[in-house]
Amino acid sequence: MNIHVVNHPLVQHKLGLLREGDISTMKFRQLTQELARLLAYEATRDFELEATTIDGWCGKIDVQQIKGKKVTVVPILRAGIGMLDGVLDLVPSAKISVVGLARNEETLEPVSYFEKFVDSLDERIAIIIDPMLATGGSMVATIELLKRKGCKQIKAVVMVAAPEGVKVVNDAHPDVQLYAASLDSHLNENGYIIPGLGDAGDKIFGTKHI
Ligand SMILES: O=P(O)(O)OC[C@H]1O[C@H](OP(=O)(O)OP(=O)(O)O)[C@H](O)[C@@H]1O
Ligand SMILES: O=c1cc[nH]c(=O)[nH]1
Ligand SMILES: [Mg+2]
Repeated sequence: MNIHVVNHPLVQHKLGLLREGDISTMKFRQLTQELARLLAYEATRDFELEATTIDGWCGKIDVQQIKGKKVTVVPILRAGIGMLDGVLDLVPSAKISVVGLARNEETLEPVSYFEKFVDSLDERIAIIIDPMLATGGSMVATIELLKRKGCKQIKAVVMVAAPEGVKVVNDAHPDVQLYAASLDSHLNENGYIIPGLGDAGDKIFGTKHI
């Protein structure tokens, strides 16, 4: 299975705290941002650098800078918004593209309700963020939207992934690199990740899951 599971002790510790059944909205939100920051650090590790010359305090000096156009971060609404500030802490100049998808609770198919992309996607690396990769439907739909707009370099950062969803994404888009804090056991009959986190969107936004 093509997924990079980040086994850093801080990631695994924070993920354990996030799995507490009676966690508060505040704590879930805070840990989501902290995890997003650490996962983004890993996901950007292979970014290409290029040399440039700047005016330093003692004259001209050679420094390194990230090559190419600015990254676009792509939160999948709603829950992806919970990870956004954490990622922007590391790539503060990133442009933001937004995709609104809600899973139909019966069919588990993603239903699209919003999209707004930045320009020049063919020249940018896209980092899709969403706490949960369950059946993979939402992730595949987002990747397809980005590819249709010309995007060629796509990474996806999730907190928890199910093997079923990873397979769906890998099979459809083997070029997309996946990063997660955990590859969990399986999906239950309602399409929820086990052990997972429950409904991440509801936990981040403080809405009740009915
Ligand atoms: O892999 P999938 O089976 O597509 O499921 C994962 C999707 O489900 C959740 O969002 P949801 O649709 O519940 O919307 P929300 O973010 O508004 O809560 C989650 O944040 C993902 O976007
Ligand atoms: O386990 C899951 C699956 C989909 N969406 C969630 O928020 N959690
Ligand atoms: Mg969603």
